[in-house]
Amino acid sequence: MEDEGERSSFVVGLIENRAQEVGVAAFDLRSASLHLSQYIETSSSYQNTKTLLNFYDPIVIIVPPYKLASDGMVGVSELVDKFFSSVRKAIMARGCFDDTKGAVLTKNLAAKDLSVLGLDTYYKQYYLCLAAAAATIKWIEAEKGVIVTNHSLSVTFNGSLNHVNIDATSVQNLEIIDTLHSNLLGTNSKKKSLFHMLKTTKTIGGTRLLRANLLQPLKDIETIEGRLDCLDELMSNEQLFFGLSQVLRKFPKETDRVLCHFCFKPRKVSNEVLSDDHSKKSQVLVASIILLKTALDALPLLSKVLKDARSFLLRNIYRSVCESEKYGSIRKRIGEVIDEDVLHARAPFVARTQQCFAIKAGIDGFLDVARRSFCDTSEAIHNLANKYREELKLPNLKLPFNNRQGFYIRIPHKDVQGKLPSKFIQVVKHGNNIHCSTLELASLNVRNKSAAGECYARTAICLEALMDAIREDVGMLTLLAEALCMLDMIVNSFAHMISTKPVDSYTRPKFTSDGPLAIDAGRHPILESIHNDFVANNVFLSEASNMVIVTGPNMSGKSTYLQQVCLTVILAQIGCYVPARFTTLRVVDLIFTRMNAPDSIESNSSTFMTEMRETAFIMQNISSRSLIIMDELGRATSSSDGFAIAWSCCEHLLSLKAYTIFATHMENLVELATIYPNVKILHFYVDVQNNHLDFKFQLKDGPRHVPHYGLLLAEVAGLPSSVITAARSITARITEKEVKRTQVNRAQYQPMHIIYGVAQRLICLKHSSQKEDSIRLALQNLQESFAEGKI
Ligand SMILES: Nc1ncnc2c1ncn2[C@@H]1O[C@H](COP(=O)(O)OP(=O)(O)OP(=O)(O)O)[C@@H](O)[C@H]1O
Repeated sequence: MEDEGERSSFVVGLIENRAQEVGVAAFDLRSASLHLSQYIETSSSYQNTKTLLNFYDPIVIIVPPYKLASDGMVGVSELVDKFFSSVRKAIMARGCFDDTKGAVLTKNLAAKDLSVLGLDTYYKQYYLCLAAAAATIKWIEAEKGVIVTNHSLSVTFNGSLNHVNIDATSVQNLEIIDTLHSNLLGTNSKKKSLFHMLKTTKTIGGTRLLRANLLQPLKDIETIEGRLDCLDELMSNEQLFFGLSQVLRKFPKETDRVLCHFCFKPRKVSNEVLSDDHSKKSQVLVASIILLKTALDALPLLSKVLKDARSFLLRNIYRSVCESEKYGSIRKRIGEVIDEDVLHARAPFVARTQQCFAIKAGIDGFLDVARRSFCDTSEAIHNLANKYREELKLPNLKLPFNNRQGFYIRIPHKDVQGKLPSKFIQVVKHGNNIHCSTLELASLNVRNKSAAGECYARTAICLEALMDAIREDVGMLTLLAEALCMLDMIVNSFAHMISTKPVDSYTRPKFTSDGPLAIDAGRHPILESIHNDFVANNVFLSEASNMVIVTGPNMSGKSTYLQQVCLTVILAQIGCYVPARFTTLRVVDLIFTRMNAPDSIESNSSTFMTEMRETAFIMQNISSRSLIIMDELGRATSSSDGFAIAWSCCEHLLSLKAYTIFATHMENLVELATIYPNVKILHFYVDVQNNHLDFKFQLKDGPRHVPHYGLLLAEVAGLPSSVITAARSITARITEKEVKRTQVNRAQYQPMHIIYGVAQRLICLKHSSQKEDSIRLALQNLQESFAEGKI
């Protein structure tokens, strides 16, 4: 279960135009960041928008009142009603979606210069997401009664496509965030999702950054290499790694949350006695200042650890955060108002006391009076507890505190044996204890709470000037929060995970701009820890061989292999080491999967239609740098139609530069390799002896026919022998006809394969860095091989 802090805090504004272009503005209330995206929705089912909404998991979705989509299309508003009915939908007038206002607002509110995003140059082009931003910010300011502080927001723009797109179905298929079986009742699988495997982050912001990275890995090689260099340094410098792990613990878990209290300035600030609601707000504010003070106090330690770091990422954090004098001056200002001994505390009453005594004594007379009253009532409550212990002979009576009830009494059940004195009220049984109160205690609780409320209110007034001064440097707080989240992810998640694995079992991937996707001895990052004897396998895809067809009986390891390749690419592109001996890859920009996820009743669609819809979505959105994973396409309809669809889909994919791995039970599909030289056939080796299948999980070259493995497995599953015998005779007759029907004239395609082979060798030579003489020799060899028909 997700803990409180991990719950989404996104408010998302959506708008589209008649050309089905969609603008999205996602405002994270917690980290005060604004994420803008604009794209053309290629599928009528709004797959991209669905994926984005799943990614943000918003608490509120803001849409205009009527749809503008062309007839027959599901407008974004309808999409929200249909698929996100549990999310609060806020309808705002069209006038609120004002792109000019949006452009000015984002420019003013952004902590960094927006020119790097290209947003100000192209703002006419990206008018939809800016319009959505205007509506979203307006809604937040009105709903929360705040004004967003200038230069406080971290703004990102996804229209520049800096991230890999993984559609919502693929996120599910690849078990990135949740396992496929996590929702099935009665399943007791040890398998974790990739997110859960890596979720050893210590801060809430770090966990959220990790989740965002897994859902949208990076495409920018420089940033990825930056993270990998940092990991290299951590893995080779134990002192730095442990030093950083230790120092990160000193920062409060919720450091990123502090930000939002400086980014949002309350609209109404009054010197009058504050209402209960205001008192709650000021309580949060005081807590934020204490959190910030604790974080700033930990900065010198971070500075000490990072001083000699060499990698660009760590040096950059050292230079921009640790060496900045701004944090020192913020800390000094805090020190002028806040008591030095005040610390961030988790225990509710300790936190309440720390907050009441946060401001230095003597600054505000009213505050000092309110504090005295708070101390008096707190003392009276403890004296009352002592009185009960002695008078009623209840030595084990305890006085716990929670924010809702205040103080209450806890007595072990065995101490009272059912004879609880009548003065105890609100009696509730809790395990072996009894929780209760008394009229005296309740009255003291009210007085204590009211004294604390007065303390908060006076404290908030004292803090106003300090808050405003800090707001001037709010961009620095954004920077600090970002740096801490990044360090948390890289140190506590990536480096920690790698350090728990056997030495050298995870290696640094290499990136090329146009090279192959090659994985040597790759393993499944999650299954390898469940199976001690997990078998490693290779992957090789290049422009010359951009499709791999994997065959093999059921249970031979096909689906695992497909998932393993994608998870390895994702790990590499978030800047983490990968479970393989060696990996080189060209950056992937889209990952698509078509796998057989457990049928969902909610989807209200047949297995075949789901399969076709998913395939159509892939075909419409594919790019030349996509990675496509297809598992058993065409199995859910008649065998002839299924085969025809699978064959033609493969032909379509072969005409593109994208890399595809296709797993199938249709043995005739291997004939594609006869016609297309860029298809490679592989199979999972299975030893068949005495009608028994021995799975080796080893991937081997070429096709391999395992006769009637379906029947063998059906027999193992317990189908009656008479049924199996009948099935055997039927399958023998069908196979004979099938072979004749799909046989391809191999001789016809032989010359094309030879020419293709020559062309590929020439391309390899062009890219090679060999000397002139060796190239000449290689050309001579090529000529000879060609003359002998060996290529
Ligand atoms: N490389 C491997 N090493 C060890 N065990 C493996 C390996 N690959 C798969 N397995 C085990 O084999 C089981 C079956 O694998 P998988 O589901 O990938 O087979 P499949 O060929 O896709 O089957 P089907 O065609 O019936 O869907 C997995 O649950 C896993 O436990």
